[in-house]
Amino acid sequence: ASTPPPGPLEKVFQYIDLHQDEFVQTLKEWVAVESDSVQPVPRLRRELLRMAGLAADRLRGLGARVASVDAGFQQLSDGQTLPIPPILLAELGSDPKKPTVCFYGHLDVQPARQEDGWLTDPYTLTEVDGKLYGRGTTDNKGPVLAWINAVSAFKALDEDLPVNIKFLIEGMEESGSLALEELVRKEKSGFFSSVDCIVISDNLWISRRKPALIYGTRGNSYFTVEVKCRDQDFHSGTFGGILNEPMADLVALLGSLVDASGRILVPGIYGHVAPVTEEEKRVYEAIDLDMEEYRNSSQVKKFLFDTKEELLMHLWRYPSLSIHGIEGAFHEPGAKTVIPGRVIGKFSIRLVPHMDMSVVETQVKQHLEYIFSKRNSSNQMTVSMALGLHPWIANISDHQYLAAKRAIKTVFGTEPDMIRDGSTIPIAKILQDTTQKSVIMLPLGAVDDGEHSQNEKINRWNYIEGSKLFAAFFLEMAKLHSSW
Ligand SMILES: NCCCC(=O)N[C@@H](Cc1c[nH]cn1)C(=O)O
Ligand SMILES: [Zn+2]
Ligand SMILES: [Zn+2]
Repeated sequence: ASTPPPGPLEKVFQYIDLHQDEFVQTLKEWVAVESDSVQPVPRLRRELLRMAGLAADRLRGLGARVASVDAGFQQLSDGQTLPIPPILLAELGSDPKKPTVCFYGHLDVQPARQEDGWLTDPYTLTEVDGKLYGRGTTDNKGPVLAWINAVSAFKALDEDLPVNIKFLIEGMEESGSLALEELVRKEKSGFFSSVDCIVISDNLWISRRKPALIYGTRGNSYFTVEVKCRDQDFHSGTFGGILNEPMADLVALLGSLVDASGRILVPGIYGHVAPVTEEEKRVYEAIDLDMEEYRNSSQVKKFLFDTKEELLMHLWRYPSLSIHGIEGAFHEPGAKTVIPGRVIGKFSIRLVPHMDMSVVETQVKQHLEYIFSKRNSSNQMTVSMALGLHPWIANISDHQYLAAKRAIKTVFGTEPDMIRDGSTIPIAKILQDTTQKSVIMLPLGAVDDGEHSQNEKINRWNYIEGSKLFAAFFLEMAKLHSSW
């Protein structure tokens, strides 16, 4: 890392270095809260509410005005209801001469149990060789705290904050950000009206050491295809051979979707995908990706593509189709001789810019109906699009990208990789479209952090240098603002 030029940033960086153990301690306290939003049980909901309270207290401690907005209840399919944790809207400063930067983050985590293969207790932050292991360390408690650390350094040093800061913090991201879209709509001309840009730090670099900026994410259209003969299973000795088996129909349907080279077989699906430009090719060539390291760390014998450019384009700027599972299938160990009476296949298509979700829906339905009709099956088939999430793309000439590049240069002494994320952060597109404010994704975590996986971690280095990065970003935003 390079040294900052003398001035407020130098002091802020020193403060962050000197207080890093306290910052790690706070992360430890936050990780200790089992704020799992995925398992819908009262005990975990109470933990989520406690987590929101801890974060609100911390923000108030910075001097922020915090509104803890009631988000109502989640209705479960069994008739039960559970509270949705409040959404925090916090504000620090309202100087009209300064830009206003809004940080979005989430406090909820994916489920984690030590017996799933964690080497340490997932809810006890454990440091090994500079790696801070624990559920939520990188997704997303660490980055939320890094932003808070940056603000707290300015505050502790009595340095003027170069920007007005807003926080939008939720607790249901891992469960589809319930109630958030509605709040964003409601606050368009309230909380968001003075915001200049929104920063999301909920993804990873593509390298262990080289920082990155993210300018696009794919969307997702998630399908279910049900094949039904009857509601009960059959004995295959009694019925095998005399009926169309739902599972055989479903396997044929799922098998018709994508070929062995990864190409989606739904007619017309690539019709709207933008062709690759020469400029875009250069962007991909410039990315620093060690293919061998990436392959080894992913524990995959061979990827479908041999060059870095092809691999990254198929992850980020082309659609992909994944088959996720089959509900109703006999999947337990053993040799039960059942014929499932009704099965539901689940697959999704990652969407890229210019693909039209309703066109994709029609193409998929028509394709599956055609394949099914050719089988002359007496079963019933029903296809539904369960989820439709739009892709997001940023305008990289927006101010905040320049500010972030300069901040990265100051902290890490390098230009960032300009990358996309093949997965989906639905709130990015919603925030951009609803508030009409620019969104930037400024990740802190390394490629091997293992979000959603066993042994999730954030490196101490990423957490601490990331806190500095946010501080430097504030300053660069302020500098640019004076020339807007
Ligand atoms: N790096 C950020 C990952 C966030 C994430 O995992 N998002 C989900 C959202 C989603 C898409 N379809 C259903 N949920 C993802 O799978 O991309
Ligand atoms: Zn996340
Ligand atoms: Zn996540």
